Amino acid sequence: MESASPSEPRTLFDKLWDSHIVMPESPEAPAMLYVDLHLVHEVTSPQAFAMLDERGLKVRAPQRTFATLDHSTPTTPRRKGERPAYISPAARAQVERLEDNCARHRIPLAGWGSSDRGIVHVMGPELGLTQPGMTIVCGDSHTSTHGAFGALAFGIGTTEVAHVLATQTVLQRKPKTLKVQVDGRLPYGVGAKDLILAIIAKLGAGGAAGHVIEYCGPAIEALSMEGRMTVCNMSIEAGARAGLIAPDEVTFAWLTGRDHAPKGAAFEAARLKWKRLRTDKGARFDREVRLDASRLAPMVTWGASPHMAAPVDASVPRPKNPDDVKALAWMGFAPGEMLMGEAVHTVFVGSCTNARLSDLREAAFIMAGRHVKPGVRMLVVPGSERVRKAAEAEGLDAIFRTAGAEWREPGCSMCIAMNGDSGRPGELVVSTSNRNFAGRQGPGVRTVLASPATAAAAAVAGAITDPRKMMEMCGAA
Ligand SMILES: CC(C)[C@H](C(=O)O)[C@@H](O)C(=O)O
Ligand code: SF4
Repeated sequence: MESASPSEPRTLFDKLWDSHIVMPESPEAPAMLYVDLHLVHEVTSPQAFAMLDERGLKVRAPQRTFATLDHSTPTTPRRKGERPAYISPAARAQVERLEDNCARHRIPLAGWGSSDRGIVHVMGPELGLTQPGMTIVCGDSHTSTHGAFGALAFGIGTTEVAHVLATQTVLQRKPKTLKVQVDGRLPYGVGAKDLILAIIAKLGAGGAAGHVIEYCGPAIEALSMEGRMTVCNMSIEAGARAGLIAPDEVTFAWLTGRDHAPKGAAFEAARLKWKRLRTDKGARFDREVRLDASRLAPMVTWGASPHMAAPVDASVPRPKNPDDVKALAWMGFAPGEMLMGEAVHTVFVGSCTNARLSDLREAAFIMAGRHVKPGVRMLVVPGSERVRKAAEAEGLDAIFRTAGAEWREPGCSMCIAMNGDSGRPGELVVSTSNRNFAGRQGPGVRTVLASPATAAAAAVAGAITDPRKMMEMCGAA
């Protein structure tokens, strides 16, 4: 497909796409795009490095590659010098392979002991590696997170990881564009996680397949960078290739002073360039969807896919198709019964969707002066070492511990339960992560996705509950 000529109005996506084409798309072959930043973690990289080694190839641009350890790393607190207690020899091997591959290929690694280590999609933005206008790839579906900065960021498979390592380019068919316009303002007690769950519920699980979403409108502009990342993070759960938000003053302020962001005059020059990264007036999207933020409530999921979501004060909906029927049977929920009041066994606050400082503050706001209901387990897992330090500096860890929650070391943890952190069979887990697939958080574990506030409220009540009630009791306006 031909790109619009530079004089025609273009979408933000078009601008990012056009400026990275090494070889245009043809009927025979996808386009070849230059990759500005390649993020790497231990799960999807070992085979890719092995492919390189088999052919005797070098990493093309180690300085544009950055690795971290997150999925298979234990989160149990350790004493200084104590070795990490991996869940399995396979988990240990993944980590050690990445350590070895990074050393051999001179790739920077935020490894054990590094104050930069964190979940790949928390760490990248936090270090200023993620910048507007970039193309960013990672062997991980939630790479869409980085689109919050106006970067074209998407997940790739292991073979593509090898291709990027060897060539610093990626082959892609041009996706279509979908504009999600969010008008109005989010009401008090309703946040970015509720907004994206509502958007996904509207679009459906595959509703954005083959598209790059651009989120626009006053409700999006009013979000913090953390909120924007939460929204873009879950674009993939509607099937989208990527999510985008045009960079603005909120973005530039967030980037100022970050380790890898440009500094001084270079920052000002970059900012002038970044300001042009907006969809032009009159540019056409392939599709458009609108939502009114002011009508939204805190959201929870009732099924086994993120699009199976409803307002927390709603009842379980009637199934519309066989997937819904199956999901309700899995969850043990009956149509018409209230979601509020469902007994909760474990609460997980963490993941690349909701484990940034603002998320932990949101949960701590509810927990302060309250207690986790006896019999309920609550795990709070910061998204990165930096988040952990910042949270501890302002006493959030103490709030969680005093309330009876476990305060852990950073990592993906119970989001995917690859490191040993998991629920027990049959449990209902309220989780701030992004996927409620059957058994993802452990065999037989049922997951309800929610915001940090809703998760914290569930820990206190021992049941699904409306967090707004606990916010009022705090005397918050
Ligand atoms: C392990 C990894 C490949 C996977 C992904 O691609 O997203 C994981 O991060 C997830 O969230 O399911
Ligand atoms: S926190 Fe969860 S969603 Fe994010 S990268 Fe890790 S496993 Fe994937």
